[in-house]
Amino acid sequence: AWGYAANNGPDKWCTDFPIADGVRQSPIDILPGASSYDKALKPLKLKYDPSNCLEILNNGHSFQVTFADDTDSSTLKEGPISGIYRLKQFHFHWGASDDKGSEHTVAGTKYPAELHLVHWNTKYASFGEAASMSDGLAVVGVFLKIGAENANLQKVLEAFKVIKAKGKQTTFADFDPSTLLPGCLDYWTYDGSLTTPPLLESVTWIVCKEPISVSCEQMAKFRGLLFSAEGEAECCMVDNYRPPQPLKGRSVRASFQ
Ligand SMILES: NS(=O)(=O)c1ccc(B(O)O)cc1
Ligand SMILES: [Zn+2]
Repeated sequence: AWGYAANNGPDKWCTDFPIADGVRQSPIDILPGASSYDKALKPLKLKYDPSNCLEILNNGHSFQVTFADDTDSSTLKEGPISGIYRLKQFHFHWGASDDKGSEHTVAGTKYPAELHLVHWNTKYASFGEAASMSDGLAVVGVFLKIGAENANLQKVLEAFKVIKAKGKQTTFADFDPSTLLPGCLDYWTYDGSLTTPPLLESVTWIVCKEPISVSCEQMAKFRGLLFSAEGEAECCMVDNYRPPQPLKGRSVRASFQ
């Protein structure tokens, strides 16, 4: 199965998922100087209901907080998208050290981690159906940079002790993901893909310019999670990021000047 090790990592994914070499793959290196300001881009309209929060799980390649998506109570609207997209889950990618970990990079700069808030277009019947459509998904990416402890991450970090190993999950209630958004919601946007297999080219990427903070002690807790299941040789969950992919002629738009 795919992973992030030398034998099953990003350079090997094309064997089982040939779209890995496709025309709209993610992540990318964002070049602010080459992105074009588009005054038609609207501010992001994010509305999340903490009561939709269901559980937190270690799926063996990240940890993820999943949401009830049977109503329009946690949604993304406006921004670069049309219609209503429902929040399905959020998760992170991070490095073994503070000098790497994000998937998107900004003029070559890597951040220690990146948050992804995954939404699906309600013009389709489900996440699964939407994930196969070119306008099916919208993922909001937020960079994490080393600084002050982020109190809004504490509840997530506290759950790590019960989801340390692959396959572990636990109930997780009343969490408001908007507490993880930066104050300024300026963003870059481009047409891309899932950054892990199946690498489907169905994502409108919305990458926030402003990072949120995370302390180095908090990053150490991310790195205490395991790729491995209970009873297997322990393998720290680190460097679960795909490197930037070729732009292949795509343009990146900015919502700000
Ligand atoms: N890393 S990502 O946000 O592009 C992403 C989101 C969802 C899935 B998935 O549901 O398989 C895979 C990757
Ligand atoms: Zn992701």
